[in-house]
Amino acid sequence: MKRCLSLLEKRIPQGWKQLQPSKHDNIVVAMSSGVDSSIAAAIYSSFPNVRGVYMRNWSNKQNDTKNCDEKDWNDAKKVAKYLNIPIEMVNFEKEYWLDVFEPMLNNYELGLTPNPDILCNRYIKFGTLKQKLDEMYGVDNYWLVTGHYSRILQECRTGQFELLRGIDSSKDQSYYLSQVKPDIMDRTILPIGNFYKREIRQLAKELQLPTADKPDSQGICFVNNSQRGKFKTFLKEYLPSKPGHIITIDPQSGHKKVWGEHGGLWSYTIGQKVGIPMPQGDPEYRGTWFVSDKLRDTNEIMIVRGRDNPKLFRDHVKIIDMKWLFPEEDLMNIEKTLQEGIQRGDLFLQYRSLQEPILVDKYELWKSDQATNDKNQYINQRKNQRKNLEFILTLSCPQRAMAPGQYGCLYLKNRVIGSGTIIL
Ligand SMILES: Nc1ncnc2c1ncn2[C@@H]1O[C@H](COP(=O)(O)OP(=O)(O)OP(=O)(O)O)[C@@H](O)[C@H]1O
Repeated sequence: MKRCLSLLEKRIPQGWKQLQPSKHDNIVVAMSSGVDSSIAAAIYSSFPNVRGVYMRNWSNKQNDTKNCDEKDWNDAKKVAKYLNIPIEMVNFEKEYWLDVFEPMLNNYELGLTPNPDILCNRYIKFGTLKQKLDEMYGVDNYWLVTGHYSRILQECRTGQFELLRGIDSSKDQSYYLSQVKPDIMDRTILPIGNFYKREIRQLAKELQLPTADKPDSQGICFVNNSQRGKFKTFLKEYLPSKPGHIITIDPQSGHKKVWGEHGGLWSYTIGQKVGIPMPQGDPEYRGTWFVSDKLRDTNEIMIVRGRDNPKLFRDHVKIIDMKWLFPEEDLMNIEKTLQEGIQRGDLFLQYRSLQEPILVDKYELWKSDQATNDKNQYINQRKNQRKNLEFILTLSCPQRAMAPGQYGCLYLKNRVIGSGTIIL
């Protein structure tokens, strides 16, 4: 694995540094049993004070005597044994339920589109786990290593740690990490972001790791493989049915027409094709219909005709509750960073993982919660505040089916600067 470390070293771009542990440092590898975190563990397995940690975030014993993650835990133990490193399980089911699962359910109920993977990284992997490790080893007395396809590197010029995309753009997970707290950055190592997935698979085969051929897990970590593609059925077990109307509103007359029923605002996603019969003989209604809006006040879902209906597209987006990956900075500095990014043409937005980044043309502070219309006065009010900055971004290209509740993540080129919640 020395080969891996030296290859990693060669791939660090000029002007950047990847800090590495000294020989006797404490190193904790978050091992999910997947091939990526197995290789991350293999890379550091020759260090004397390395150990694996497996998080049990979810169990499902209702119909079964075994936990649904039993196989993953056994695989993680097999890999640790093979690499000759200790491993332990930590149980974060309660924390996961409270910080990730319940907020997700609440948001779905409100008709929003939440992202539990982002919450899991913020509150569990780099929240509860970090707290536990702080208690075990002492703050800053250990390195946390994960198998994410992303990089945390130190910029030589500024000495700051930055979250960067992984080099394999088809696997990049930086979007999912965009809400982690900046204080994790200087002690976290993401070695896998310096490799391509095919290289990781190849390495796992060469090393004959027990999980070399294990298929990649996808998406939400608590929905197990047998439930993939049936997420709505899964949600139904936890969310009350709240039937409402599926409607059209005539843009000219404003006349509302009811076409069917939905089981709750959460049961459809913005942009999704609706499976209700529309009168195909009538030229006004012939064709395929898609969800364009969820009306929370009236519990109605609005539909429009055609996948490319202009009502499904937006060239601007409103973002609130930004979490920045900047060190302590005030609004002026944030504004300066955004402005310079726009001038250079390298400020991008993503509202989904693995999406083609969208060039941002313009930003505007959104002055919803203060009396003044004077921008300078507003800036003075907000000076030294980093929280709750709200703004509207104008995008270079209209986007289809952006949905409230999604996270909007801002990048300067390939560096994450923060993310917030889209409210449209
Ligand atoms: N249950 C878990 N226990 C410990 N670490 C985990 C767990 N789930 C995820 N992680 C850590 O977070 C990283 C990214 O999570 P993700 O869900 O993408 O991983 P995965 O696809 O399950 O497995 P892998 O990335 O190891 O192939 C993992 O590489 C691992 O370091």
